[in-house]
Amino acid sequence: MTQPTTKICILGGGFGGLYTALRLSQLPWESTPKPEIILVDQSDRFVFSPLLYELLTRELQTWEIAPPYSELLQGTGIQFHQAAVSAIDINKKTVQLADKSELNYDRLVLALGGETPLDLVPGAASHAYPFRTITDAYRLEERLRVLEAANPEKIRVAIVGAGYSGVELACKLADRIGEKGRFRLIEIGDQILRTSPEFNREAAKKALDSKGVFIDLETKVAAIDQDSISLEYKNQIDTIPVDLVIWTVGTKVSPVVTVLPLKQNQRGQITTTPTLQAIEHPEIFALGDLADSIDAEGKQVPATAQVAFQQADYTAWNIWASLTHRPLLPFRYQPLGEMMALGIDNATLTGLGVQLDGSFAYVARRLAYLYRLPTLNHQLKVGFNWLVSPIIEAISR
Ligand SMILES: Cc1cc2nc3c(=O)[nH]c(=O)nc-3n(C[C@H](O)[C@H](O)[C@H](O)COP(=O)(O)OP(=O)(O)OC[C@H]3O[C@@H](n4cnc5c(N)ncnc54)[C@H](O)[C@@H]3O)c2cc1C
Ligand SMILES: NC(=O)c1ccc[n+]([C@@H]2O[C@H](COP(=O)([O-])OP(=O)(O)OC[C@H]3O[C@@H](n4cnc5c(N)ncnc54)[C@H](OP(=O)(O)O)[C@@H]3O)[C@@H](O)[C@H]2O)c1
Ligand SMILES: C/C(=C\Cc1cc(O)c2ccccc2c1O)CCC[C@H](C)CCC[C@H](C)CCCC(C)C
Repeated sequence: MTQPTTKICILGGGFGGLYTALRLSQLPWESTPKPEIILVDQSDRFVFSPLLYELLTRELQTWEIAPPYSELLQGTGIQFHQAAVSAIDINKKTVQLADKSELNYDRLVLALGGETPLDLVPGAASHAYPFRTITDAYRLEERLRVLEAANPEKIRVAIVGAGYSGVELACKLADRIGEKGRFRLIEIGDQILRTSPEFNREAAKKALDSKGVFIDLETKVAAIDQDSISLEYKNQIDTIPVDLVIWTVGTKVSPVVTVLPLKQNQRGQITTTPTLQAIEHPEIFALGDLADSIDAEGKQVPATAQVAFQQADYTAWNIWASLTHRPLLPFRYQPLGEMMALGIDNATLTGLGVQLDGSFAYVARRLAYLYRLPTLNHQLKVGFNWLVSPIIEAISR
């Protein structure tokens, strides 16, 4: 009698899920029948979020930073199912999708990432713009076009959160809008980029200052309205007029994950073993923003693309090992450093003993991300375009 094919179901096609699927498809399956690999995502395209800002400045195009799964998975044998995950039954080992279909699995990978919480202050859900997905970027682009077309004396932009996203957005938008913009970066803490290396923080401060971005430290957003934002500073509330509020604060786990009967932390992230398995459910792997993971040394790892990207290799390997009766490997995180865009010709980079800013960092960041794009085919297409398009633009000018 023939054995039924083993099914690996990967939920979420971001840094954790897509890169796990691609690595899994490349592993040697000679001694065991190749399993069915099914990747599920609500969107038709992967988003390389570190380069999402470049859509707003038109430095990059959608096809470059958000290639469709159909293109990325061609020839890999991975099946793609576009649908939102609506429920998971870990006892029956089934996944319900919003299109009413159901998948069963032998191994499950939870990689649904996080969502931007817009329920932290009154008015944010109705009036603030999040910045995480392609849809968010398009909505923001549309709002910017309306504001630019209205041609007011000044376009007043408030960006909530002076973490990485807030600072990068402020720099890119200041370069896009230029003299016409008035920017406020609102931060609850007493400094910007609290977790950054000193070099990157100082480079960011210099860039923000040169672009005239006003920074409100120790300031809490009390409420957001259609055309104003109320800020609390030293127990005093000040309401100021604004044309656009962008919300970059926080990451929450989707309810489809928080309702699961799996060990979770207070924020609803799934607690994993160092081998990236859910506690008491070795058939379930969790990685990326929805996982509360420790590495081989027992150290907590941050919720970043860099981590999810590295976890994907281990998840793929450990699934393969669990199906081929080999020992599983604990996740060994290698923090390589961090990079930040600081405008359309500026960036900062600290990593592997190197500190760079200005246009060198800009080029290094671009090259480092080119190398991290999924699939060699996509890297080649994008790399070729980056070489050729400046030449075409110069000729057509
Ligand atoms: C603007 C921005 C810039 C960033 N820049 C950097 C950076 O430079 N460096 C860095 O290290 N980190 C960066 N990050 C953080 C990084 O994006 C995340 O840590 C990383 O994407 C997490 O990977 P993940 O696989 O957990 O989730 P994601 O990459 O977010 O993937 C989750 C996937 O799940 C899908 N999904 C979600 N819910 C459902 C559902 N119910 N059904 C079906 N599919 C679903 C989504 O469509 C998505 O494709 C940035 C984040 C943002 C927002
Ligand atoms: N270039 C990069 O490497 C890059 C780019 C983007 C994102 N990321 C990663 O993605 C994750 C999310 O980063 P993020 O920058 O999008 O978001 P974030 O880390 O949540 O940063 C938000 C910032 O807002 C502050 N804040 C919190 N509550 C606030 C409030 N009510 N009002 C005003 N400010 C408030 C936070 O201060 P506290 O820190 O004091 O809470 C923090 O400085 C992080 O893990 C980050 O490393 C990395
Ligand atoms: C800091 C570096 C990598 C960490 C890293 C950061 C991210 O934001 C990621 C996001 C998504 C996936 C992965 C990552 C991630 O791994 C890069 C370090 C680079 C080195 C310092 C060396 C840079 C060398 C340049 C490519 C050379 C360019 C020279 C140019 C002519 C100036």
